[in-house]
Formats: sequence, C-alpha cells, structure tokens
Amino acid sequence: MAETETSERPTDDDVIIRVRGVDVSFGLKQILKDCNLDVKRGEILGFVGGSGMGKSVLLRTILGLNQKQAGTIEVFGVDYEKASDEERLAVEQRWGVLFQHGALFSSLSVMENIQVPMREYLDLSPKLMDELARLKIDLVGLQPDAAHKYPSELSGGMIKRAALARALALDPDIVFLDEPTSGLDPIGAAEFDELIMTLRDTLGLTVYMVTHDLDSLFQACDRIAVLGQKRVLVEGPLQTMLEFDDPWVKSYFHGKRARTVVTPEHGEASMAERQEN
Ligand SMILES: Nc1ncnc2c1ncn2[C@@H]1O[C@H](COP(=O)(O)OP(=O)(O)OP(=O)(O)O)[C@@H](O)[C@H]1O
Repeated sequence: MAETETSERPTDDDVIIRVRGVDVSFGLKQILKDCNLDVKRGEILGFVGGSGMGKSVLLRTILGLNQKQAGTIEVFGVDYEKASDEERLAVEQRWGVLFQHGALFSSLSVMENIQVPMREYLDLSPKLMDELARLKIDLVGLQPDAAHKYPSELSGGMIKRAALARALALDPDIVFLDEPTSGLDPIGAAEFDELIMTLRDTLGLTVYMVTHDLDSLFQACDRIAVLGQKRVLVEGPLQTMLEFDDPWVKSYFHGKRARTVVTPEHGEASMAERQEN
C-alpha cells in the first residue's frame, strides 16, 4: 500500500483508473461502446448493471485480459496496452483481484494460496513468505489455524476472506472484487462489507467491487457506477443514483428490494416509499 491517507476522501484529481471511449466486441457482438469510467484513490466503487451487460468484461479489460477495439485505459497513469514489460509488472503488483468463481486453488492450503502471487512477483525466503502470509490471514479476520487448512475445509465466508488475503498478498493499492458477497448469507455478507470498509479506512485501499448486493451498495460504497446500454450510464454517490432518470436505474434503486435496505438519510428513496404507502 503506497499511502495511508485515511481521513481524506478522494477528490477529482485522485483518479487512479481512467477509462475513456472503450469499445469491446467479441466477433460481431459488441459489449462495450464508448465506455468511460473513473475510479478514485481510497474509494469503494460499487459497479452494477443488469446480468450479462458486461461488468466482468470491463473488469477483465481493465486488467488487460480482454482485447479492446477502441479507447484508452490508464491505471496509475500507465496505459497498460502501450506499457513496457517492466511498467506492466509494476502495475500488476499494485492491484489484487478476487474473481467471481476463481476463489482458491483447491490443492493448496490457505497459506500456500496466499503465497502464489508472492512466488510469482517477489523473491523472498520461505520464512518471510510464511510470516507475510500469516499477517494477511490476520488482516482478513481469519484464525491463525486457517493457514494450514484446505479450501474444502473452509466455510463460504472463510473462502472469501482467504481469497481476499491472496488478493492483498502484494500490498496492492487497489483490489478488484467480482461479486465478493455472492453465495454468502446476509450476516456473512455484512461482515465482509465491514472488512472492506475497515481496509479502506486503515490502509487507504481502493476497492472496485462488481456487485448485485444492494446492502453492499447502500452500506459500503462511496460511489456507484451503473453499466447499461454498453457504457457507464451514470456514476456518483448514492444520491445521484436515486435522482437519475433512467428506467433500469429507477427500478433498481427505487424498487421493492431497494426500499427494504435504504435508510431514512437517503431521503429520495424513503420519500418514494412514503408516497407509496
Ligand atoms: N471471452 C468472451 N467471448 C465471447 N463472449 C463473451 C466473452 N466474455 C464475455 N462474453 C459475453 O459478454 C457479455 C457480458 O458478459 P459479462 O460476464 O461481462 O456480464 P456481467 O455484466 O458481468 O453479468 P453477470 O452479472 O451475470 O455476471 C455476455 O453476453 C457474455 O456471454
């Protein structure tokens, strides 16, 4: 983690990921068209959109795993596509990723899983790697004895935490989380959100979180971006979502499920609720 500016919220100058005019197609099927997005240092950005709209495609494109046909993406000021091998390596060490289904290697213990990125990018002694892995295990709220357990011995919530520990292995500035609370019960999901918020506050971590979880959006996210019509339709704080005039955004943020989690301080939604009652 490069900095620990814990008390300051990000400003517009603090954009660490800048997506501009990005087009992505697979064959004749266009998924993203003229897509723009900013991710700011130290924020939890919630990324939402209908199923199959391209949230994972954009995430993978930012990570350089999908080809784009147009536009630019800068991560920490580096255009990954044009970067030298050295620059790419430096960027890769500043991000951690928790993929939706690619949680952990089943044949490796938790500790060995966490050490995979360390082995790939760093040249450390086994003893130091063990110590670092133990620190990560503690950081994500797992008990020390989780270190030598295998994924099959862990609960769903513990697997997510262990996968997060692996994403944090290289002390990244940003973590990308693809639906991190899917499959968790509401208590487990709320605890995971708490953990993410704590990491943002204590480490200055930036979090890019693809999610369908309304609780996470309302409780944990500083800003939200909505993908629709092949681009980011709107990005901003929750209040911007509540005021935005688009049928999908309205039904999502003012729908029945949203009203069960929205709190009175989010005036607009509770007003909508009051009007209906
Ligand atoms: N490598 C690929 N080749 C061809 N089509 C792809 C590829 N990757 C994704 N797609 C298609 O792109 C579209 C968007 O997929 P994506 O996984 O990004 O959706 P999503 O918004 O993340 O959906 P969900 O919320 O259901 O996970 C889908 O139609 C998917 O089939």
